[in-house]
Amino acid sequence: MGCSIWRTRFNLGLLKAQSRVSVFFTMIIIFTYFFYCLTGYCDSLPRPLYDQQIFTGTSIKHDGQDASPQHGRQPSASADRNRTAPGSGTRELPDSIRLHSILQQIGHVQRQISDGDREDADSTLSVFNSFGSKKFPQAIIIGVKKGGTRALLEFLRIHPDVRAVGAEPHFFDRFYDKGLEWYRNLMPRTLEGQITMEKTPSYFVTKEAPRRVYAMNRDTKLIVVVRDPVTRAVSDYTQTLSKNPGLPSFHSLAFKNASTGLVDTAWSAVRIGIYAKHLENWLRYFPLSRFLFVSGERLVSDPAGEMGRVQDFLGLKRVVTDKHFYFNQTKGFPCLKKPEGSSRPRCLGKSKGRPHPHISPEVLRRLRDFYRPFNLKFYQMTSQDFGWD
Ligand SMILES: Nc1ncnc2c1ncn2[C@@H]1O[C@H](COP(=O)(O)OS(=O)(=O)O)[C@@H](OP(=O)(O)O)[C@H]1O
Repeated sequence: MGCSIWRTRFNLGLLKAQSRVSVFFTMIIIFTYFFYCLTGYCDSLPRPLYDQQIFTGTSIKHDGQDASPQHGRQPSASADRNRTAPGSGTRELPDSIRLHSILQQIGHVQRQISDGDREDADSTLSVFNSFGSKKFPQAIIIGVKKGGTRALLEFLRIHPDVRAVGAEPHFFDRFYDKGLEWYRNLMPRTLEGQITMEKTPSYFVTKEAPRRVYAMNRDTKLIVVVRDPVTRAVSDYTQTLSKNPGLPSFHSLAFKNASTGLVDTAWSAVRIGIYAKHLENWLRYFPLSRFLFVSGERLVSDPAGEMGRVQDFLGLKRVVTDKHFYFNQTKGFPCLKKPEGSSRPRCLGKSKGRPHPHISPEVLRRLRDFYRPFNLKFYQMTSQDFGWD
């Protein structure tokens, strides 16, 4: 009897000692792990896109509003490593900064999700999503500036089989020297059967863009959203004016000489609207069947109809239909009932669909006369009448 009491006490004592030892060892393992993390040996998280951009000296903003790299700066060898192997170059960052940055990213994403800011959150979240792979875009919205390209991309993003990069990459015009892997790394991950897309409206008027896109993939589908070149020019001018209120008047920029009424084609707001000329450049590399021309006007008056054509062209099931849109009277534009990643209705931002300054009817008439032959040529080339005349 006495013996068994002593044996029980001895066993209990042994158990307590064992649990203390295991707690002690667990603590040692945890501290060792943290110590190794802080000294940089447990790099398993991929580097956020945000950091990659900082460390390659690139900042990308939406709608091409000055997506400027450090001009003239050659990409460094370490930047090259970042490009080709996401997550493999993380050791170049001091760990405290990386940890801080990851925590910032998580906080940022949480804020974006709670604000319903899907566009930014989407590109950041893709960093944490390790499913699928990053592919070159199979379809690109190449133009035109102020045509309605943002609206089209946002409407397409509702489709479950479309994954698009929110910011304008400007790869084929500004950042081509960064290399194709840099470009591919900007893309969101896609699963089998999903299409990768991007939009950069300046590609349409960039001389080198057709050759470069062709070199990436000759089967790339090209979407051009076109809008009456006169209203497009006014829209373009409105955007520049909003950034630079001291800008000269529209008519002084549009004409070389006010009395002769000679249109100044050197002004980009005018030049972009000569669609036939820019299209000729693209047709040297791509057959017409590779293009879809979307009417910027119909994208506003009948978004579902235009989206039907776009989905057919992309070989997608017609998922985006009229039940996704409602007309917002205050904004004066169609808006989305349920944008992807949000349960709230959403219109495009303030810089889309803003009021234009008054331009005299005489100035508009002269511009309309100027564009007429180019428009007719464009209708012939595309076999589509956009009804601008
Ligand atoms: N649904 C909807 N909501 C708001 N705006 C819409 C929409 N659909 C087309 N648009 C027209 O898009 C014009 C801006 O074109 P982009 O997005 O191509 O501009 S940009 O080149 O990316 O800056 C923008 O031009 P402005 O009206 O001059 O602001 C709009 O007319």
